[in-house]
Amino acid sequence: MLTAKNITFKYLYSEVLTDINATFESGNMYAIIGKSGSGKTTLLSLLSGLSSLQDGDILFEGQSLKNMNLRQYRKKCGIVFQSFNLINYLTPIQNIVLALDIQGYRGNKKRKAKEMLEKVDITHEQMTRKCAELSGGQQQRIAIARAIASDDKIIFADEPTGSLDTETSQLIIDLLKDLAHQEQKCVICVTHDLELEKIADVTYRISNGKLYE
Ligand SMILES: Nc1ncnc2c1ncn2[C@@H]1O[C@H](COP(=O)(O)OP(=O)(O)OP(=O)(O)O)[C@@H](O)[C@H]1O
Repeated sequence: MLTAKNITFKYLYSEVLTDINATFESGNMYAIIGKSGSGKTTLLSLLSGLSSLQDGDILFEGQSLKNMNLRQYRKKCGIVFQSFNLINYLTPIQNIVLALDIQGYRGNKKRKAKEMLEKVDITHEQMTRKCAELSGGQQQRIAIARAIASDDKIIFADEPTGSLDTETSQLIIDLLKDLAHQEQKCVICVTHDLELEKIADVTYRISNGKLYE
């Protein structure tokens, strides 16, 4: 589904990724691991079309992202950001309805939002509070619910279990695994979580700018 070809990426003073090659298939869950600052988020930003490529290419279903409308591409991607990127003064339901609206979802958006929030164990009372009044872990689960609400082919998640306790982490890991194995999505997670790494079908490690499977 997604192929990274010879990707090299530099910030102003340093090269973070060097000649990276990787493939990502539907129906699989991927873990990208590596030390803090090794370039995991940078790679995820490139793969999800949030950062522009410098050297190398990324192919989505065989087509180069360089020749694609990145807005259209991003509509096919569900993204869970490290910092959640929720709109704090809106409720969880409103956040998801807004995302579905932008995606052009045609069904009952509110019902879909509630269904997704139930999947990540957000209570009905929490669904109607402002996101700013919810805990970090609850916000993380809402961000995951928002990413999986749209029928995206690829789910990118940056530390999806980063703010969660062991039990809730397991719930999210199982959810992401089911998206890959039962719904045939391509799930790509940046993680430090050993449990997630264990369950992933493929693990890529970034070290000194290089990617190893
Ligand atoms: N906008 C930027 N400008 C310059 N350097 C940056 C920028 N963003 C990230 N970097 C640097 O690039 C390197 C890789 O950052 P990146 O966020 O990809 O790492 P990471 O592996 O995701 O780290 P962490 O596990 O701590 O989140 C780091 O050394 C970081 O300081």
